[in-house]
Amino acid sequence: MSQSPVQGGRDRLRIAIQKSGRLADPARALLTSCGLSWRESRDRLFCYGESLPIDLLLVRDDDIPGLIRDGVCDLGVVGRNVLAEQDIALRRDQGASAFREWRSLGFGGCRLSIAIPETWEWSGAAQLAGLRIATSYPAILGDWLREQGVDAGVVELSGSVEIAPKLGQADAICDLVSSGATLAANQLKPTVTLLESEAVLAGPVKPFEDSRAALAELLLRRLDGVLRMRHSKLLMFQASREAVPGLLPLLPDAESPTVMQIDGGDGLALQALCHGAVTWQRLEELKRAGARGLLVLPVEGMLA
Ligand SMILES: Nc1ncnc2c1ncn2[C@@H]1O[C@H](COP(=O)(O)OP(=O)(O)OP(=O)(O)O)[C@@H](O)[C@H]1O
Ligand SMILES: O=P(O)(O)OC[C@H]1O[C@H](OP(=O)(O)OP(=O)(O)O)[C@H](O)[C@@H]1O
Ligand SMILES: [Mg+2]
Repeated sequence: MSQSPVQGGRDRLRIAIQKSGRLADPARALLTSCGLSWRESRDRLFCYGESLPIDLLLVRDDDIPGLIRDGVCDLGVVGRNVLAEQDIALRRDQGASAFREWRSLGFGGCRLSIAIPETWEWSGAAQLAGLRIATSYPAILGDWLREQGVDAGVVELSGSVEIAPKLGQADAICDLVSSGATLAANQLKPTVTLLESEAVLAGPVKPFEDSRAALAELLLRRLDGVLRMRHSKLLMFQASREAVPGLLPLLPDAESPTVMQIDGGDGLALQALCHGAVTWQRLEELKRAGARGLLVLPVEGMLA
């Protein structure tokens, strides 16, 4: 009997990503830049890997840690906030972790913070004693309150947490903050941060022992190349031999620049892979120091 693509097998790798929401597009774009492509199923919940045997499952982000724990998916792209919350809860219930962070991915940045009404003065964690705090992250908040030795009530809500103080459900909240606009719109202000979060690649605690190991290693190698090169630029320009000593100090973040003799000319061609921001100001400084014909090129990846 032939196996349905959705059932998969141990010779394919299955990655869970968010179906829609903040992490959906950047997760898919990142995997695409690792050379993955898919044939989408009609219901768009399962994407069959074409360029490599690496499939996608499109799900709610909260389901991703459980899918890894149950072995339904091998890897997942999820916020550290969701992974940490479910890990604490699982360790409490079962005494052991079933998933861990394999890589941080550099998007979906936000922080999990305590917020209080704008009119209050913040004097520290002890101020929360005896209050009710609304959150979708009861495990992280509970652990933090215990560490602080603060006895406060935790009101668990699955969303729209910022409105809870206005509705009289809670006195303070513990929720995700990025720009702070949602807090401000609800007359709240952030205080202490419990967790700095971003999207992560999550996987099982132990490495794979079957043919998925080689696939996962290939994916991680490509991912590391893409992540490392994400903000890097290849800078190319020409200069006279005398100008080079003045130019090199302007490239402190460059990996050993290549300096080449121009065929038939007396100038030099330089090529430098810069890991820091290549701003207009920096290009102008290089030009003043004698760089000519400056070219800035994006770098899509690098295999060390
Ligand atoms: N304001 C924000 N700025 C940046 N990243 C955020 C922000 N809010 C949330 N995130 C990150 O994006 C993740 C997904 O957020 P989103 O709002 O799409 O989740 P959701 O509503 O729970 O989606 P789903 O329907 O999949 O359950 C969060 O878990 C967090 O890691
Ligand atoms: O500090 P800010 O930039 O305002 O971002 C914070 C808000 O972003 C998230 O919600 P989102 O907008 O994703 O809506 P949701 O509550 O429906 O998930 C989070 O739950 C906060 O409410
Ligand atoms: Mg969710």
